[in-house]
Amino acid sequence: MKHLDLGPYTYAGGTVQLPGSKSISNRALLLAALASGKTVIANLLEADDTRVMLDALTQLGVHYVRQGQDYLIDGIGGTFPVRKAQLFLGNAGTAVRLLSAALALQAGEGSAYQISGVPRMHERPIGDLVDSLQELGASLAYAGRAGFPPLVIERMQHIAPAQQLHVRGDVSSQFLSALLMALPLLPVAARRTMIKIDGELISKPYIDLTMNLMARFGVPVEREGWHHFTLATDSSYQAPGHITVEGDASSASYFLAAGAVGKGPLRVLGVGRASIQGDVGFADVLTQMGANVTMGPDWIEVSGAANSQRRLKAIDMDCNLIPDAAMTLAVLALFAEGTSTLRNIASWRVKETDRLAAMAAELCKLGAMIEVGADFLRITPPATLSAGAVIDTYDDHRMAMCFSLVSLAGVPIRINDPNCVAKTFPDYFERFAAIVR
Ligand SMILES: O=C(O)C1=C[C@@H](OP(=O)(O)O)[C@@H](O)[C@H](O)C1
Ligand SMILES: C=C(OP(=O)(O)O)C(=O)O
Repeated sequence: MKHLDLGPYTYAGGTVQLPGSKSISNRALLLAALASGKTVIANLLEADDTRVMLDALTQLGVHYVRQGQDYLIDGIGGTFPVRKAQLFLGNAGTAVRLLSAALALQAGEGSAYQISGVPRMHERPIGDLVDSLQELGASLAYAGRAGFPPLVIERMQHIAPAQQLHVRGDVSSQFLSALLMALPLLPVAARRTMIKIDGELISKPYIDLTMNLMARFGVPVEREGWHHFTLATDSSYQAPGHITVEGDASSASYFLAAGAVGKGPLRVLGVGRASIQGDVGFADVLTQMGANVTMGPDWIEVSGAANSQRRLKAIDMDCNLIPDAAMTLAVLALFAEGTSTLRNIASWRVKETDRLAAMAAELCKLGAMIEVGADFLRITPPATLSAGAVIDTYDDHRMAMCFSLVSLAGVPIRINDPNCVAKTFPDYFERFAAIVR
């Protein structure tokens, strides 16, 4: 499909069962593959990002079977059976970062793995992770530009003498997640258990997510503030038996936002107060903006602000803890009274596209006044949104999903290349169509 025309709509409401969390799905898949024993994973996300992870694990010799809606993964207990593989990982940051570290810290000889992705993946940094792994003695080489995929990785033959292990945390938290998840693969005698973070750690809730999943697979990690992390000395991954993946909290943000601007009530099922994902924090921001939000352990319900025009309040906030859901806030700012500022989002520059530039360009098409800086975005909505804007999506699923919300301002909008939502939410637009009118 070349483009999709949406709206004009004035109402959104109903109930949405969320697809599984991308971040939990890819962590659970990798840990289940590395563990001793079998793991049943329920509600695994079925989308491009998880498909590339599953395909890569299959290429590496991991077996799984479908049991109805569940996946039964047969863990390999530490070392992948296949020694040579070319792994294409699309634009899945989690798959590229987590698998690179897991492959680099396997012991043995005669192996060669290549990791590559779509052209944009080859512009997304990985140098800080490679530096840390190389300091440990791992063998990784850049097949293209230094600091970026594609990578050529061999298994480790010598572990470098003990020294403080450290990693930078200010470009992507996925580097620390990858290192933490791979370290238990080192032989116990040479195990490094302490990691120090250089610089400010961004996207912190994703580290809590990593620690939560590792603990469930038998490897607890402790942290002192956000600068020192310590792994249990001699633990190894053990299959927990059964894991149910929560609904995706970032995917929830589009529907919750729709409830806030489209009257509601709109209820999402699959995430709530008990969620381990940072992006549930988006619901609190909706409250600050004047929407009515209620929450149960695994559901969230939103309806519009009580004032007659359902106008939201503008916000000025540090969005570092919710980098993905913050994109939804950028579009919601069009529905607010006054100027909103989203701060501390420099990581947007190195994601599926340069999201600061893309967001600024597309919001301008709607008549908004935009100021964009190295790490912030300031949005002043126009009195009336331009009707019939044609939105480019830059092969970024979140650009497509966020801008669908504009149709709820009572103006029609065209979304170019809507199929990019396949990265994390293949049937997003069918689900969106079912809640709006
Ligand atoms: O670890 C994860 O699952 C993720 C971490 C975040 O990335 P950064 O740490 O690069 O901000 C987030 O944006 C991404 O969608 C998923
Ligand atoms: C940044 C994202 O993805 P990833 O880094 O996992 O490719 C995202 O889903 O918004």
